[in-house]
Amino acid sequence: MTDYDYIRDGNAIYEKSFAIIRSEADLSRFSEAEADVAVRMIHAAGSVDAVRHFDFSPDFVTSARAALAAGAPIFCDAQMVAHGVTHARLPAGNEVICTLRDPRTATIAAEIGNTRSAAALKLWGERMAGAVVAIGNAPTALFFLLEMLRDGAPKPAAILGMPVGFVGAAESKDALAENSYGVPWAVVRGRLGGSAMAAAALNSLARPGL
Ligand SMILES: C/C1=C2N=C(/C=C3N=C(/C(C)=C4\N[C@@](C)([C@@H]5N=C1[C@](C)(CCC(=O)O)[C@H]5CC(=O)O)[C@@](C)(CC(=O)O)[C@@H]4CCC(=O)O)[C@@](C)(CC(=O)O)[C@@H]\3CCC(=O)O)C(C)(C)[C@@H]/2CCC(=O)O
Repeated sequence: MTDYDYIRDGNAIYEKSFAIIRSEADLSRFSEAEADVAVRMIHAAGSVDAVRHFDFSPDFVTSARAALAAGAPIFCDAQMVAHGVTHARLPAGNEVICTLRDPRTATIAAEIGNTRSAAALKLWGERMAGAVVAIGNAPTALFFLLEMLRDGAPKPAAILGMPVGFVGAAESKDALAENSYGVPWAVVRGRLGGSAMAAAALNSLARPGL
């Protein structure tokens, strides 16, 4: 029987992976803290080229990390984002919330004439104040979040705008970067993004390094 030659130690795989990313990716326009988040997002994407699409507002990492350290909840648009969060990394046992499958969401979607992903945000209420919000899948959720903020909804501490796809993804992220209603933000510009990248960013914000 053939024994394949591959690394079997999880930490060694991560260390090698992160070293490859740091040697290949141009991280020069980022602060050290932003580069740490970017490395983990590149890791999730499997593409060093993805880094060209990352943008952070200057206060994003500081604000998100402070909120998480203070115990802020994390609101996610998709279960895939929520399930990608490594709970052991969370600094204060932070709650990770996704209301997409709440029984009320479909009714709200019909009432407001929007997707379930957008409607789910209506259930976040006052708890959105000071929270960390991660949109990793649905462009409609990010557009709707901006509409809620425009209409006076409580402001989160940070918004991860990373929906993926061909319809509305690039536009929703450009809209966030153009006017975030005063909330610190991170985006993956263009069509790239996705639940895995959003979860990876959350995991890095929760605890820097490996
Ligand atoms: C139009 C939608 C898009 N979905 C994309 C990519 C993926 N979605 C997956 C899954 C399993 C889910 N997507 C939903 C969020 C569902 N997707 C939509 C909607 C129809 C509308 C959202 C929008 O345009 O903003 C949305 C349904 C809704 O009413 O909100 C999901 C809820 C569908 C469902 O299961 O009912 C579900 C989310 C499950 C969860 O909670 O995690 C994929 C895995 C694709 C698949 O199933 O084949 C994939 C995951 C991508 C990722 O990394 O997250 C797009 C490409 C984002 C697309 C929107 C843009 C476009 O260009 O079409």
